[in-house]
Amino acid sequence: MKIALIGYGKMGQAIEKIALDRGHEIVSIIDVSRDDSFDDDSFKSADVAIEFTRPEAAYSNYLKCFEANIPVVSGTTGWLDQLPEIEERCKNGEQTFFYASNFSLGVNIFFELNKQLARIMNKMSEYNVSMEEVHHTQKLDAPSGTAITLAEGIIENMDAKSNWKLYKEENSSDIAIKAIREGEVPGIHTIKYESPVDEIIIHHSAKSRHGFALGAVLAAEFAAQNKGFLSMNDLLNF
Ligand SMILES: NC(=O)c1ccc[n+]([C@@H]2O[C@H](COP(=O)([O-])OP(=O)(O)OC[C@H]3O[C@@H](n4cnc5c(N)ncnc54)[C@H](O)[C@@H]3O)[C@@H](O)[C@H]2O)c1
Ligand SMILES: O=C(O)C1=N[C@H](C(=O)O)CCC1
Repeated sequence: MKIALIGYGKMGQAIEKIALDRGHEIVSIIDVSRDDSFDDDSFKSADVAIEFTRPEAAYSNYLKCFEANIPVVSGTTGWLDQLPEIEERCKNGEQTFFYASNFSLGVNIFFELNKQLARIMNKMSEYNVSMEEVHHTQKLDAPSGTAITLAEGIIENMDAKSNWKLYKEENSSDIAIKAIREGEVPGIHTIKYESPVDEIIIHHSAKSRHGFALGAVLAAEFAAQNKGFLSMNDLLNF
């Protein structure tokens, strides 16, 4: 499969290694520091584009892929206000777009566990839920896209919760998300239910970026074969 990489930072480089190991060809690498462009025939020859850049760059990159009718795998977080417009462009299989806030298999298992735990905790009014995420200091967005997906999973399943907010003070009805930036941490997410007598904690910690990158390549293989607005649920059949 011919892959265009958009964004050649920490994730773009990790994805390149895995894609080559799986027998794919990288036909174009578009990054501010490189010469390849969306106008090149090499970009236009791609079967799929994988985009990991930064929040303010993502949406216009997706439109450029759509102009060339190239399916997109989107990993960038922090731009989701524009997701409905992208979804609209995918109606009737017109364009193909695969987004995940987190491509790792382990995190997607954790998403399901989080929803199941929220269903159980829905009737347990003595427990307060909160969340903490820890990432490396270069991360631009807070809370992480993964933390927002986790909060949405709780909100879908707990009647008492309808919003999340970045943690500032205790005693709010919103799900408080504490975002910590330190060192080179690839990504840690912790959900805590606390009552006056005990705590229930679920926790996912990435050991490296390998899981995110492998998931993105698997998503690219899927997006090259399937049309429309795709997600990890389509790929994993959860
Ligand atoms: N969905 C996931 O599983 C997942 C996993 C890890 C990171 N991410 C997200 O992916 C994004 C990138 O993460 P990273 O760690 O690789 O960041 P990074 O800073 O290491 O790399 C980003 C790269 O994008 C390039 N870039 C900036 N503007 C660009 C533009 N307009 N066009 C092309 N390239 C451009 C930068 O030069 C840089 O090389 C972030 O939003 C992060 O939150 C998502
Ligand atoms: O390193 C990052 O940046 C990450 N971003 C995603 C998020 O915002 O959830 C996934 C984890 C790593």
